[in-house]
Amino acid sequence: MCPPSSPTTYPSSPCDPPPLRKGLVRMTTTLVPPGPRGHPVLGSIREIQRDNVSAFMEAFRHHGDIVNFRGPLRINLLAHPDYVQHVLRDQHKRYPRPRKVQGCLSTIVGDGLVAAEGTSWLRSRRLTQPAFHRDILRRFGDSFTASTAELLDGWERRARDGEPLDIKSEMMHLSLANLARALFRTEWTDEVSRIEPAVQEALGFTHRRMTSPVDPLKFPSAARTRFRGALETINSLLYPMVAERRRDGGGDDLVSLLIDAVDPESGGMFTDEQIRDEVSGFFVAGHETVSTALSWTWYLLSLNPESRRRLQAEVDEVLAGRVPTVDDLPKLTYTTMVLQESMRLYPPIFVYMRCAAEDDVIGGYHIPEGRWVVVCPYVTHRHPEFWDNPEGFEPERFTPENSANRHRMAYLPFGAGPRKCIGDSFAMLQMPLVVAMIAQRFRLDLVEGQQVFPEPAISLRPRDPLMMWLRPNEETP
Ligand code: HEM
Repeated sequence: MCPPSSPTTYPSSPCDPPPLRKGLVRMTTTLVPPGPRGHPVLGSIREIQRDNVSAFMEAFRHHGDIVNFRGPLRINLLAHPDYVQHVLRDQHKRYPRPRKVQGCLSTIVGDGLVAAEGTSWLRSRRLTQPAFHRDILRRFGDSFTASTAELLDGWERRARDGEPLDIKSEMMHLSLANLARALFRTEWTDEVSRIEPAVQEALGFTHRRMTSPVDPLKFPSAARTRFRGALETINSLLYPMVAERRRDGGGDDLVSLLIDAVDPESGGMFTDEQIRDEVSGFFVAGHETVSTALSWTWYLLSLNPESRRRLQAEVDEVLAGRVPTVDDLPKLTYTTMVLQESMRLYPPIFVYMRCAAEDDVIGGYHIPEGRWVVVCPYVTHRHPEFWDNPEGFEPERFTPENSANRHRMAYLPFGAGPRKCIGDSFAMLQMPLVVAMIAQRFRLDLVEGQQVFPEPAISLRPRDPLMMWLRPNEETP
């Protein structure tokens, strides 16, 4: 178990259970869900550590909607949307995050929204939620298009020189620039460029902590030293930025909104340390997710020329060559559907971990107290009962008519229930603007002969650099 770095104390139960409420379903069966036999001692741990998404997909194909994995890592995979709804929404209080996951995350983000549980999470969510309202986020549209325009100006020369680009890295820089501008509304280019590798380092180490049976933070190593250095870098950059915002006052950036936020229930406000925790959480949760979704979108469009042509036609018709604004978003419907379909096939956050706080029954099977349950949107997004041609790229699935009768939990790239992503509107405002602007000026073609593999790390990103040719778009005036 990873010890939480924050002074939070946990009750003795395996995953910090809420008090038992009367009338909840009691265990009525001892039936264990089906699942792979695995190694007699290690169970399926090696397969899961090697590539958890493939292990989950394979297990779903063989064993169905609920799967039991044996071994030191006892987990139950839930693939059916009804079961997903049970855990993430209907009975969410009985399924907090596992303490190990919570503890590992809190080493980076302290007691911020991303890691907090219970009353501390609720308070954070109440204080933070108003800043993420779509009407507030609209004000960042111009910043997003400005950073995208800067990026594309740099691409012109690369296109003229016939140089291919690593789109994964370009989308990383762009999503970071957009996030930083919304958070601080200022040009902290140098500071922000130092946060990026520090967050990557911290996330990489955290991923190893979460998947390793022995906590690497407990033993001296070069990786641990780098991790601690990364945390120091994050703190040394964020604290002065927050302090400066507090001193200046009156800003309309997200950090200023958090500084001014008042909890409607208690009248309390965030301290600088709490704002540091929230902001580092936004870097952890809102940077690589966006860049990963954008990277897969360019990859999928390059493989599907007809979809790319439709997207191009929409962009040309709606924008007629001008820079998009947030008012154009309702008309960029196909662009939005392309992004939705890309996140169906490659959901950036591909596992949501929870832990049964008490015995339960799901789908007629016994879920014992302390059992880790996993929702894997990569699997649920391919469930053949809910998706025709699940492996195909078909943005038209997301027209209002085609989505009308779909199970609400069959598609959940932003999660579901009270812990649903707070940044979903932020992402769905930023990404269509970026895609429309790039499509206006360039066509991106995958460099021939490249093998592209998803890598289930902190996000489900392309494993290697994603090299693409830039072709200037003749339609651009
Ligand atoms: C394509 C982009 C994004 C995707 C796919 C995504 C996905 C998710 C998912 C699935 C969760 C819930 C995980 C769980 O239930 O265990 C989540 C939570 C969260 N996300 Fe996002 N996210 C994205 C962008 C963002 C952005 C841009 C921000 C902030 C600027 C953000 C901030 C957060 C925070 C703070 C949480 C924790 C919420 C809570 O526990 O109350 N995300 N995200």
